[in-house]
Amino acid sequence: MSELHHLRPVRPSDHRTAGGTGFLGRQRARRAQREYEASILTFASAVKGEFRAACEGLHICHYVSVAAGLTVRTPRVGEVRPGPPLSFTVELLPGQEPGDFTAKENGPRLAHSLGGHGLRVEPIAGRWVRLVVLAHDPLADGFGLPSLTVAAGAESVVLGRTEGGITLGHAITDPAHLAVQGQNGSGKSAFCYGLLSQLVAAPDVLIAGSDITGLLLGRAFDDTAHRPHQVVGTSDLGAHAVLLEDLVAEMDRRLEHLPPRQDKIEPTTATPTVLVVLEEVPGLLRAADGLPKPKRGDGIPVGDRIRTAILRLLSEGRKAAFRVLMLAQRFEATAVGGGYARDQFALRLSFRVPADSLAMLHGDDARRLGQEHANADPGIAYLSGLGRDCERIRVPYLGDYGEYVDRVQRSGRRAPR
Ligand SMILES: Nc1ncnc2c1ncn2[C@@H]1O[C@H](COP(=O)(O)OP(=O)(O)OP(=O)(O)O)[C@@H](O)[C@H]1O
Repeated sequence: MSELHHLRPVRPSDHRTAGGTGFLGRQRARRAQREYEASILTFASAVKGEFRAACEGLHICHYVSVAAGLTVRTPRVGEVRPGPPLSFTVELLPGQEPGDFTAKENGPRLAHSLGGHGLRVEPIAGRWVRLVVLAHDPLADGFGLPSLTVAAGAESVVLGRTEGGITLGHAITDPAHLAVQGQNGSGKSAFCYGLLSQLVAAPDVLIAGSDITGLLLGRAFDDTAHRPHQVVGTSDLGAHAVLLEDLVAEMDRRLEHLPPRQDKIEPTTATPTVLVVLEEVPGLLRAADGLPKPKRGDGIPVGDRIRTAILRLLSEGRKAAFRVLMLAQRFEATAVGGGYARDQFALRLSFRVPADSLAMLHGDDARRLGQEHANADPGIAYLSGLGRDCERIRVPYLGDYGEYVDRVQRSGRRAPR
């Protein structure tokens, strides 16, 4: 790695000895130019060597049996641009895809071999791609969320930005429930502030839900059309159960009255997409389970009522235009209403969590990403869903809590009088 760093060519104009006028000056400039061109060739050949060795190590190669034994074929490197950032074109081997260079841990490993932090793959044409070796973590810099609102649930809200610089969007009408986990201070609330602030004005979206912290929902939504459908705090846990049961009743009513020849509700202002936000579900369930149990025949315990309602919203809500956004520090099955409930989330986001929590929500393949992610900065998350492999993103940051309240108050849809 350091080898490549030392070989990186220096342009003559950057070179102090290249200046000067007159005959000797011109001679010096010519020699500097020749040395520069030679150093590019040396550097390019070193890059090719390192890349070939790294591809062999990572098995991004073909093993070909020839008379003399086994030989290794690695993707051919074309033009090398010293950069920064260092980039080079590569011809894919038969059967290879551009994504093979970044699949599993290949991206960072290839980049580390070439003295960088990350790798971006840009398809060029035919079998050729350009590999860009990023010198620093592309997600290290945060990005702000402008004061944006969508005019309808079918419009995409900004979820985050990938290492390749792609901004990912998601329409709340897409049939996916969202799971968000992360330790204290990892940025999950800030992410939800950004998400909800983008949805508050849409006439065909209703933000309902339960929040024992009273920060995400509740006061911030005072005087908006959403507030009557939200329950906050821990003083009346029964009210959380009642709200969720009311939402289930509305879901059942919608499913019962589905128009003929239609298998799902098309959201309108009269039947909006209901985003059921469930903040800190494990805490809600723990508190509800701590209540005195009703006597036999005297009703169902509050915790069980909440679990049943959540499970029904998760399993049957999609067709009735209900979407669940559930937040928890970790998505342990027992803490979020069971493994079946957890399986219902098509879109999953993990802010900083221990490796086992990452694997719990994103599957065992994500375990190898766990060690590094266990120390992730606030706002950096792994995302699975949207038809993409589990990938690292940075979510936008709207600012402090006061800014969230201001945006909801400014743009939040008002109830018709
Ligand atoms: N996307 C981001 N970009 C930059 N900084 C962020 C981002 N998200 C959060 N932060 C910083 O991290 C701090 C903690 O974030 P946040 O309150 O959202 O964490 P949390 O996971 O919800 O924690 P808790 O469970 O304690 O509520 C924020 O006050 C902010 O300073």
